[in-house]
Amino acid sequence: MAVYTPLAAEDLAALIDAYDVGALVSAKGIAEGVSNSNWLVETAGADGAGARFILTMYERRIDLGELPFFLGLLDYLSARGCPVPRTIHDRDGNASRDLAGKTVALIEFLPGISVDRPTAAQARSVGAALAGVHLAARDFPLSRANALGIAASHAALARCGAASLEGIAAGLSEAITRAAALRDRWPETLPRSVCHTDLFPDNVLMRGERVAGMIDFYFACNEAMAYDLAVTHAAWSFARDGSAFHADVGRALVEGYESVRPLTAPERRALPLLAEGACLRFVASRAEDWLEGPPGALVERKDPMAFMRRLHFYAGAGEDPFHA
Ligand SMILES: Nc1ncnc2c1ncn2[C@@H]1O[C@H](COP(=O)(O)OP(=O)(O)OP(=O)(O)O)[C@@H](O)[C@H]1O
Ligand SMILES: N[C@@H](CCO)C(=O)O
Repeated sequence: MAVYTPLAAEDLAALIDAYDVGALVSAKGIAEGVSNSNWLVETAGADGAGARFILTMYERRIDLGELPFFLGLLDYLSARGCPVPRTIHDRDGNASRDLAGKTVALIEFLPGISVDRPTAAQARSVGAALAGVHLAARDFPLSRANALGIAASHAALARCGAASLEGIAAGLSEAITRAAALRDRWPETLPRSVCHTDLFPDNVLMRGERVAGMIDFYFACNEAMAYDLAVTHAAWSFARDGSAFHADVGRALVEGYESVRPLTAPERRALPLLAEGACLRFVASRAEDWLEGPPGALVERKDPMAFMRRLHFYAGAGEDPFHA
């Protein structure tokens, strides 16, 4: 359960009073997510008609100095028509506040569900929404470097060490040499924007085939847009364990993306390599998390091999997995 810090009802009510959203009606801890504590908060609403919000308490992983980038990005994208929740500012205009010694933000609630088995039609919508974010974010005034690029992934895997990686699963240490080789061939001149870089199905709220919300922008950074598409392709187009590629879903995702922002020829050529790099980013972070051990017994460890299987698929794909 991702509520790491218990909150007294009185403290929560006092917090909500600092915003123009009406009085607190209820608050429930949200089980999903592992990085932060999240509550679904219901208030009377500024107009008395009722309103819902997500209250996020930043617990770990996030450098608080980067919050203006993350929260500002939500507001920037939402103001430009992207399905992204906006940050609710308090009466003094602050996007975040302190509560129980931690930093919290109140975020617009967007109704929708995260799908487990995406359809091609849903993937097409996600591709289009991702391209919309890339176009809308191009002039976002703040910037943030990608802390999990190919060089960082290689360094993280090397830190884990071949023996420990083999201890997780046979064949996993191959990721170190793969990452070194990719790092040396990595394209550096592809068109960039602010990218989500973690747009897995659990970070998209769907209403039927429509994208109602894109959430969890805490890995967002300035990156090659085609890399973000490659991450999303790897996240959406396979069985969860990476054992099967769903060609219709993968191609629909790219088709949806290109319906809003056509790829350049260099981007198209780079996609297989970018997808291999995307897989290694998740192999690396999952392997590190695995070896560090979960902070609590209830947090499920994610299998790095699920992304090694995807990596092998991209490296050996005979047919173009991105285009029909
Ligand atoms: N703006 C929102 N509108 C509706 N539901 C939301 C919103 N933001 C978060 N949620 C819900 O809260 C859950 C947890 O949020 P999130 O995935 O951001 O948690 P986290 O711990 O910050 O991230 P991580 O997935 O990296 O562990 C989501 O799965 C979703 O159900
Ligand atoms: N979405 C990532 C977790 C965030 O790094 C994964 O599935 O490994």
